[in-house]
Amino acid sequence: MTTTALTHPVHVLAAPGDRHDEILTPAALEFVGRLADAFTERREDLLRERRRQALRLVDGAPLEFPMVTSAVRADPSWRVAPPAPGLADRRVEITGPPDRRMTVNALTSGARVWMADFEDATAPTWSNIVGGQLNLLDAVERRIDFTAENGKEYRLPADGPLATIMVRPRGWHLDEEHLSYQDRPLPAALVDFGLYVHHCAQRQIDAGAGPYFYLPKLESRHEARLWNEVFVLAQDLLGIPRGTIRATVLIETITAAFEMEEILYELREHSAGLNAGRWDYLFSLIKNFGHRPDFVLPDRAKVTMTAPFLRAYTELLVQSCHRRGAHAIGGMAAQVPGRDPAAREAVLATVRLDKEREAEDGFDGSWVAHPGLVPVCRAVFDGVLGERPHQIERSRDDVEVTAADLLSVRRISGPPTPQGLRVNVAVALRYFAAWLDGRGAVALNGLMEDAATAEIARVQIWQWLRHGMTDRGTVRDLVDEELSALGAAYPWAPLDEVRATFERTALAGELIPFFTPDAYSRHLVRREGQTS
Ligand SMILES: CC(=O)SCCNC(=O)CCNC(=O)[C@H](O)C(C)(C)COP(=O)(O)OP(=O)(O)OC[C@H]1O[C@@H](n2cnc3c(N)ncnc32)[C@H](O)[C@@H]1OP(=O)(O)O
Ligand SMILES: O=CC(=O)O
Ligand SMILES: [Mg+2]
Repeated sequence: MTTTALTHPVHVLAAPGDRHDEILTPAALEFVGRLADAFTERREDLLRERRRQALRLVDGAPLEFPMVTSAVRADPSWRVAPPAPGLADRRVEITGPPDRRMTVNALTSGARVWMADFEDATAPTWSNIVGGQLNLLDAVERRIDFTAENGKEYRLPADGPLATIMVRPRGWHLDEEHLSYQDRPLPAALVDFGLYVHHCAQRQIDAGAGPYFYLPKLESRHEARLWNEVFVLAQDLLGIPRGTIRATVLIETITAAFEMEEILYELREHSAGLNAGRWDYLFSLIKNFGHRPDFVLPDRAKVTMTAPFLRAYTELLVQSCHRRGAHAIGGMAAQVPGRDPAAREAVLATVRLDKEREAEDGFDGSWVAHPGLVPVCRAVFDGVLGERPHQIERSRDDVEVTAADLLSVRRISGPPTPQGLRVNVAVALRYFAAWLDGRGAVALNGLMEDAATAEIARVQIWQWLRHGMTDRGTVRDLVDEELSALGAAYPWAPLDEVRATFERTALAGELIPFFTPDAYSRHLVRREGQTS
């Protein structure tokens, strides 16, 4: 155990790893300790408020656009800050975990932005977290390189444009158990944000763009306000001008969808718009309304972005952003290209349709999960934007979205099929196995699966059980079959831990809010060997 000798001592509860000392410097730990000192209590309060809000919904309270902030929505005079350097043109954004290979591939993919992800696409092992920070530092210094086992060399070109980096720290719900302050684990969000900004902010300012962030899984404007205060303190501590940090908030919870303009307002000098995080949004909807029979969703494959309640959400997002001078960024089509040429064409056609709808609806750019999808997304947005960097000027005054529209799920509901159930069981189990092995994003049957899509799989199973659309015996039989197939294909898979995670998160009577904190503290931290 090492301890900094500074005023906000943070303890590192892990053995030193290769080059970890470059990230876990006394000054960086002191910086993160200051953030923890200032904001841990507020974060706890907000997590308690999340639980209270969830209970209110279970008790049947209606979800409405808040009355108390109607003046913010009605006031036409305020706008967010104009786009920061490197963030005006965001027609294609690639996402992925900041591992070494993907960092180089993403930065050179031709996308305008790379969202370096510590949340949905990263299993938060200590080596992934510190390694990810190292990779970002090396990337910002343009010295990152990597040699693959097959001898392929990865490095950045000496000059020329690269994607602008936006870092997505973990959400407010997660702890980082390898760092403690005053005998408590640090909020993981502050660790990821703090380490990055401490090491890279000035370097990025010198290079002309950054530091920028994506903020995941916010549930209310109050959580956006907390982030804004984190930014203000961080900028003051670093001695950089207010408004240098920018952040795009993912609207990926049902409660945040009712506060889009308020979230832009809270962050306005630091805002870089909103993103439609469609997978977590679906997860959030099922999680919050899973107890209601009128919210039962059919097989995941049947819930597409053309469903009326999802269209209401994306249209409202574009309208809210453009009204306030902010970028609206589209979501992730889950298909990944694969190697078979015919399948590849089908994937490209599906992704093209998805991006066309977004570009025509007014989005200013969108996400892809794979470099092979950059050209199709770019072509679609080129077609709509031409030489313009964005289409923020396109106000969507024609859009009228009510609370009922956002919640009109029953219009696509229908019973799950046996195949849909099997797919969800297989995805959840296979994803848990990969995650416990340190991989937060995987391709399964041609689809990108990450923490958000795995959450959908397990809460759908929970929901279908709850409403008698399947039974425990059937699910347990499928689990046995899928686990034995998993064990045969991947002898390393920790089957007992995978089964336990599934049992606790999909089969328990009470639905736990996220699978990640539970699986992290019960399994992931132990597998890595935390020291004390
Ligand atoms: C719901 C949400 O939150 S979406 C956002 C979070 N999720 C993500 O970001 C997932 C991002 N995507 C990925 O992680 C990957 O595409 C996966 C895991 C799904 C598939 O990856 P792979 O199995 O490596 O795919 P594949 O073999 O086709 O990759 C081909 C090449 O593209 C690279 N590549 C694939 N995806 C990415 C990416 N997102 N960023 C950078 N490079 C990538 C691979 O590293 C590989 O490089 P190489 O040829 O130099 O070896
Ligand atoms: O983070 C994105 C999502 O769709 O979830
Ligand atoms: Mg998400």
